[in-house]
Amino acid sequence: MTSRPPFPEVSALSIGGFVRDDTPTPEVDRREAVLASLAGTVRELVDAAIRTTVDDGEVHRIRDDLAGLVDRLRASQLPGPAGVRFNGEMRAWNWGNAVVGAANAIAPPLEVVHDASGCHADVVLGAAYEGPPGLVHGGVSAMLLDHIMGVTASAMRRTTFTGTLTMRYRRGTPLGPLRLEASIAREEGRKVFVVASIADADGVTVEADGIFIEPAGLRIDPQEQTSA
Ligand SMILES: CCCCCCCCCCCC(=O)SCCNC(=O)CCNC(=O)[C@H](O)C(C)(C)COP(=O)(O)OP(=O)(O)OC[C@H]1O[C@@H](n2cnc3c(N)ncnc32)[C@H](O)[C@@H]1OP(=O)(O)O
Repeated sequence: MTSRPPFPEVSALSIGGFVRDDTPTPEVDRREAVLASLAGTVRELVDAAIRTTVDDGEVHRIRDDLAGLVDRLRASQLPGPAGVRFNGEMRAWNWGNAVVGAANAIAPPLEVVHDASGCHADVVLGAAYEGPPGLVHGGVSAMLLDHIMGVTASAMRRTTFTGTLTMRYRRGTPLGPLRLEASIAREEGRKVFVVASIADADGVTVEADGIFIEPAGLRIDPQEQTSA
């Protein structure tokens, strides 16, 4: 088993936990595609494990096979979580992120699209996201909205963290195809006020509003941005 690290050494520069990593973009894209294909199959595995009706002996044999696969993946591991990295071209990657991480089978994953009014995402949630029977778990709805609202507040030009998030569950959100939308309502200094929703084919099921804050230590001076 080779122990060659997949990436060159990370350079020393790190801002607020965001790690500068000068891996060339084509190499990031290549590795991301490889990990995403693994995560896709693991996601299938999670759904299959929830819904399987095969007999107990077969479940035990599959468990043992999977334990062997876990050992193979453990042969070379990061010392901690995947974190958030970016290179000199501002290609960023957060492969372990709970909502969008390319390598994270727990992430649906959400594919966030920036549009004229903010962001939207179309997603299909299956059995792994169930809370009440046939419905999306309320915490999952909050997690997905939190993420798309944070991306909307960050607007590809700053980093914001969730300060306050308020949810209104108007009716149950059915598992299946859903649309998330988010937009900025207003801004006050480092505070960005964001509104968002989840809808199924019959309309909105969940509404949210939140205050996202650009931490003082991560703030990019607008003067510097315009003079650059
Ligand atoms: C690939 C790349 C992807 C990168 C992009 C990925 C986006 C992903 C988005 C995911 C979102 C998340 O899950 S983020 C993770 C969950 N959130 C967190 O862990 C945040 C934890 N909290 C913090 O770090 C901090 O408390 C902050 C940053 C929220 C605020 O700290 P601060 O910067 O020191 O704020 P401070 O100076 O005290 O206050 C500034 C102003 O904000 C107000 N303020 C302060 N805290 C709050 C608050 N919780 N709720 C409301 N308002 C608040 C103050 O009253 C003040 O208003 P005024 O006096 O000026 O009027």
